[in-house]
Amino acid sequence: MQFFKMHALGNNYVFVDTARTTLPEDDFPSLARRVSDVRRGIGSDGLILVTPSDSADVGMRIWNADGSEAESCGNGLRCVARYAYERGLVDATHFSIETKAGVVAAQVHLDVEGRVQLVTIDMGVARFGTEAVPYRGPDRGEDVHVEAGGAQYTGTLVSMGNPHFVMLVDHVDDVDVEHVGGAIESHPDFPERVNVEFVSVLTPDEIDFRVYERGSGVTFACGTGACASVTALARKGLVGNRVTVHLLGGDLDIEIREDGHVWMTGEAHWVCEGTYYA
Ligand SMILES: N[C@H](CCC[C@H](N)C(=O)O)C(=O)O
Repeated sequence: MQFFKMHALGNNYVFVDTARTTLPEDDFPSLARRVSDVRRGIGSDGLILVTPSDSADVGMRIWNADGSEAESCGNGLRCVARYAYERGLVDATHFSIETKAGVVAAQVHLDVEGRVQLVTIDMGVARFGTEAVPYRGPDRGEDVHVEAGGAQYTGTLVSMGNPHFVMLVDHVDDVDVEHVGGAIESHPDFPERVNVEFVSVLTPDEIDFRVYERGSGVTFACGTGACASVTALARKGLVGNRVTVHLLGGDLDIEIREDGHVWMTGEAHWVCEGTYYA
């Protein structure tokens, strides 16, 4: 199987263009686990298939490293947008990508050589609370409490198509993201599990961000998580509508437009291309 690897702020995936190679199996959760394995496979935060689409210019599906399929992936979308433009799947700088969470608009920004420098994705509208994120705890509304590891945590439930639990902390480097994030990600109150974000407000247009991703663990960046975090904080009046998010792997520019749509701008990088011997 022919694959290519890309990363966006260190959030890295194995990509397969299903129109340009044969897949060793159609059990995609199994394939995602195998290619993500850093010792027996290629090593990544998950698997992304680039597919034909009836409703957009390009289709994208994403599986986490544990084989669970996610509804969307912001960093993956920027990588797919760069791939689609530079490898001729689209012939314009503005195009659409279909995800399980719906169709999104993509725009690539070129350098003088015509290579993609930055990618902007309209990630759609955030939805909040126990109506938007699968939750079976006792709370109602947007902020819920979770007991994990003997401590209680309060966070905001946000959906960007996929579920997020966003917690405000004083300093992200003081958080045990691995253990606290891991305990909340698989907490029984979240029947479909949840992506867990820890954020601290530096200024009204700048936040620090760490993430424990559903199905992949601690990653360097999470685009949907950055969007979820900015919208949760903006709703509380803690940040404005245009925020720089400092993730472990680098910065994302998040903007909440008048119509509520969340626009994400950031890099996407090629790593390698190759043949996977299943
Ligand atoms: N890294 C991705 C998020 C993957 C989401 C996945 N972990 C899930 O929702 O299960 C991003 O940049 O948005």
